[in-house]
Amino acid sequence: MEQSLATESKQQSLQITGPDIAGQEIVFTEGAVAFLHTLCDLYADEVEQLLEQRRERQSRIDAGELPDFLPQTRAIRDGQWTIRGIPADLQDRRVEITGPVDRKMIINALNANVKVFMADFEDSLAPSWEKVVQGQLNLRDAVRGTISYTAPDTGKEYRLKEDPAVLIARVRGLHLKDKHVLFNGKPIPGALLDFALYFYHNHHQLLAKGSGPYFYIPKLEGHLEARWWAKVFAFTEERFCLAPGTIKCTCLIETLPAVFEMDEILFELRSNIVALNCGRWDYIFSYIKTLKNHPDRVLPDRQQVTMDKPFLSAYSRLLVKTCHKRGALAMGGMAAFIPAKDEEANRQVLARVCRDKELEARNGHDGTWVAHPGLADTAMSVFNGFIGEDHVNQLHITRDVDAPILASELLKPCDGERTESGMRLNIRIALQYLEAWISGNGCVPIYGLMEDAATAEISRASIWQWIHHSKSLANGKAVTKGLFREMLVEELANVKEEVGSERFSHGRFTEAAVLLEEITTADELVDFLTLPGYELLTRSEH
Ligand SMILES: CC(=O)SCCNC(=O)CCNC(=O)[C@H](O)C(C)(C)COP(=O)(O)OP(=O)(O)OC[C@H]1O[C@@H](n2cnc3c(N)ncnc32)[C@H](O)[C@@H]1OP(=O)(O)O
Ligand SMILES: O=CC(=O)O
Ligand SMILES: [Mg+2]
Repeated sequence: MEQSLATESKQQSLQITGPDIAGQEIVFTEGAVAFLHTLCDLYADEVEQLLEQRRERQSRIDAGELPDFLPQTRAIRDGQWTIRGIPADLQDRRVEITGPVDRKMIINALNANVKVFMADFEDSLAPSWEKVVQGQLNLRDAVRGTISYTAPDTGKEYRLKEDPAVLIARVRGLHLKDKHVLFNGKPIPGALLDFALYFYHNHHQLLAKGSGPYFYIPKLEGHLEARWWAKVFAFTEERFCLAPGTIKCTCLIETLPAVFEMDEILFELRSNIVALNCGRWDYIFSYIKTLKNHPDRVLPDRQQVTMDKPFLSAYSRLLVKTCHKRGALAMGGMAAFIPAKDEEANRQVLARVCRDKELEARNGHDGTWVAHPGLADTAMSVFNGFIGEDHVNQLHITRDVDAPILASELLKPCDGERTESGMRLNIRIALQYLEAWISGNGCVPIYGLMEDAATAEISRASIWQWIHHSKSLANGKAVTKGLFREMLVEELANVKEEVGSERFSHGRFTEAAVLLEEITTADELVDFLTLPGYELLTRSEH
């Protein structure tokens, strides 16, 4: 239905065109719509320019240039300055749980043994209109402490505990538009929609209880994008008569270009930023995407690209050093493991999580992410051990005596094999993930791992790159479009076997296979799987 909450009033150019969702009038109040309208009016066009700058940089890298630290911002890197500060409830972030903005998930996450819950409109959410609107309603109730849920199958009741985790909302990346809200006839940036609604409805209550409007910003590619966010924040603070620096953000450093601009990103956002985070899965995907035309930097099987590989170790250590020099926290990332049902298998999962978290804590990270409450205690005990009794974070680990980390280390090719089993696994993961995503589920367990948009990107982009550079597998087979198509047919049959004919016939596996075939054999690497995926996700909405 074409909804005119905005158009009936003075906001002629903002139209809400999504299907009716129960409770959406609570989210799209006149005030919220007016604020969103103003943000779009002031800032939406600039997003197009920023995306164009990404394309221009990518063309230069495709032509042979390599990413590097920027000569024109050397003074910022060399200068002595720090961020404005970190509020009390964000000082201790040793374990953060993440999850999509589903109602039960939010309650479980806020009740988990963690310091922070990152409520996700991004990698783990397939942004159907229903999920986006319902997600805002859920967070609104969570902030007010009134959120509850009754499981329809078991009747189990869910409510918030006394002292829940601190809430941070992750908005969508700048590349994602939301077609359900049009500004001057064009879909608006999903990032502005998520930011405007969460801020508008919750800042007052959050501040009243000693917290604040806190955001995670994903997939930045450089400091000019950070500058754009700084303008959005400054405008918002002024409009709502809040002191500068009231809004706090954590930026994910999860693209290869951004790792060369960490000081600059902190500097642009110095009033509002409190931390950077190693979004390792998108970072690996971005390494593939950014260097897609460089035959000497093709990655091996996904399972071999672990945080101890030199290029990833350099990324983590440089992030810690950069953040701590500026007084910002340095968050680690996600080990994609999830608990196993079998006791022995679960012991191994916890041991692997423990090793991964030890590596991060040893590098000096101030905290880390877990995907599941069953991993929280393990991560907590690792970070407790490193942080100790006298501190709440590791800001005192300066890494001052480290040798400088050079561009060549951040770009270092990664050793390892490309195998047939690795390629087939990539296909099965991508198929199942795409099927889930276009059906409205952005985060799923597959073969004992959490898969979301970032991890699935690695699977599908790897195959594209292997084809693009005519790489051979360890068994000597050349990776061609023909080989991929043969494997796709076989692996689709294997997936059918695994999930059962009933689930297969009721699912959207054939559409997922068609999409995977298209994006893997295209001459140009599709920027994000969620872009063509969004068309399929939203096709059946009306
Ligand atoms: C690359 C990145 O961007 S990482 C960040 C984005 N990714 C994420 O946030 C991943 C979040 N994790 C998840 O979505 C889930 O853990 C999944 C999909 C991987 C697995 O979920 P499930 O199959 O439901 O797990 P499982 O059945 O073991 O869940 C057991 C309980 O834990 C809860 N649970 C699982 N994960 C979470 C979570 N992240 N937050 C809160 N509760 C959770 C479930 O709701 C369930 O609750 P219940 O016992 O009350 O019913
Ligand atoms: O968002 C996190 C990532 O690893 O990607
Ligand atoms: Mg990510």
